[in-house]
Amino acid sequence: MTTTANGRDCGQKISLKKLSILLICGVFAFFAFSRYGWKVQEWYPKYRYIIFCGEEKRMLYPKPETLKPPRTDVLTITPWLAPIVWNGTYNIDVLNAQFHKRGVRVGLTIFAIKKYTVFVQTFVETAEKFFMVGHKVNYYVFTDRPNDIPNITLAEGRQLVVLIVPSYQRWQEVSMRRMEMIRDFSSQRFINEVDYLVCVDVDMRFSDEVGVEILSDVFGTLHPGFYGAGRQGFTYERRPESQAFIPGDEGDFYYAGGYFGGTIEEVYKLTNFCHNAMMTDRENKLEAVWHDESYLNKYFLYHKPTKILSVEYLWDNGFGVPDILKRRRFVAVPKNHNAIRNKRSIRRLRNA
Ligand SMILES: CC(=O)N[C@H]1[C@@H](OP(=O)(O)OP(=O)(O)OC[C@H]2O[C@@H](n3ccc(=O)[nH]c3=O)[C@H](O)[C@@H]2O)O[C@H](CO)[C@H](O)[C@@H]1O
Ligand SMILES: [Mn+2]
Repeated sequence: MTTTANGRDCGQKISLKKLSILLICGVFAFFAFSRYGWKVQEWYPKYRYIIFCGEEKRMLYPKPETLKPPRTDVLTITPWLAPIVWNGTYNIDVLNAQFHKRGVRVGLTIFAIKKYTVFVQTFVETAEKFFMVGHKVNYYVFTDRPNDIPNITLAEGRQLVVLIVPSYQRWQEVSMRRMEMIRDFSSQRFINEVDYLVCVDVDMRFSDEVGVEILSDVFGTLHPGFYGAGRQGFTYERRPESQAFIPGDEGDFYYAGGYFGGTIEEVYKLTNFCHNAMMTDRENKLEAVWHDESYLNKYFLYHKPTKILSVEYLWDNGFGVPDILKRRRFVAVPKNHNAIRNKRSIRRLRNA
């Protein structure tokens, strides 16, 4: 402490001044954070616990209006009361708060067998921008070519796990065997590492946000080619001998094979059913018309999904952009089917 010639205590005076500035700043910060804290949390999710000291504070958002449904142009709930997720039907801040509190961990499975490894880079890079940002994510990349999986820098709390698996000759079999492999890894590994699984095609890119609004016990996705079709238009398996058979007067929606998920337990049940049904058909020399997709549709008919993702979550620009489609979150990467799926046809293309 310093003392001047006239005996005044300068040190104390300065620290008092500092103290009052600090106090004013503190009061200001307190009001700012209690007013805008949730926004700050959204901008900088990793500082959330510092801002709130681990506790949740007030959250302000528009009141849901009983007499003003946010969407009237599309079905937003099924007859068994499962939500159908469309833009405008949910508040992501409210959902994020719930899922952050649970510290939810999400596994995203993709298969990159043979030439499909070319899709991994774009898939993961766009997922880093749009998929479950701010949450814990494990990418599970099933491949027969581990050396072809690129090294991609991931955000904090996210990791990429390469799982080496066998490849099959026919592309249909590669697609179908995903059920068996997801089933086996669910009970052996995923159950210990993540809370939910999201199982998608790899020949895709994220182009808008996909967050925790998709998560539920077991969810499926409307196929972009059939969301407006009638039962007769659905390409379900129609041969009664097949395990995937769906009669003409049954069926709710046509679900896409390339996007389903849920808790590990539910994904285990789904993939186990589909794989067993495929194996039974194989014994009878049958394979359903749209492979894994047909068995998935059969499963969802008798085990209704607890949530359904709208076509925003699985789109193909080949279908244009209808009015109901406010966001295209996950879109197909155009591919030359013959060239990428089949060795022989590549040779044929080259020779042509
Ligand atoms: C978006 C969507 O709903 N896609 C479904 C659709 O066909 P797609 O035409 O989208 O099938 P596809 O060629 O993308 O194959 C399905 C997936 O299997 C994997 N793969 C396939 C072949 C290969 O050589 N290597 C490889 O890794 C890859 O992850 C690919 O994304 O119908 C298929 C069954 O007919 C599956 O149900 C797909 O999920
Ligand atoms: Mn695909």
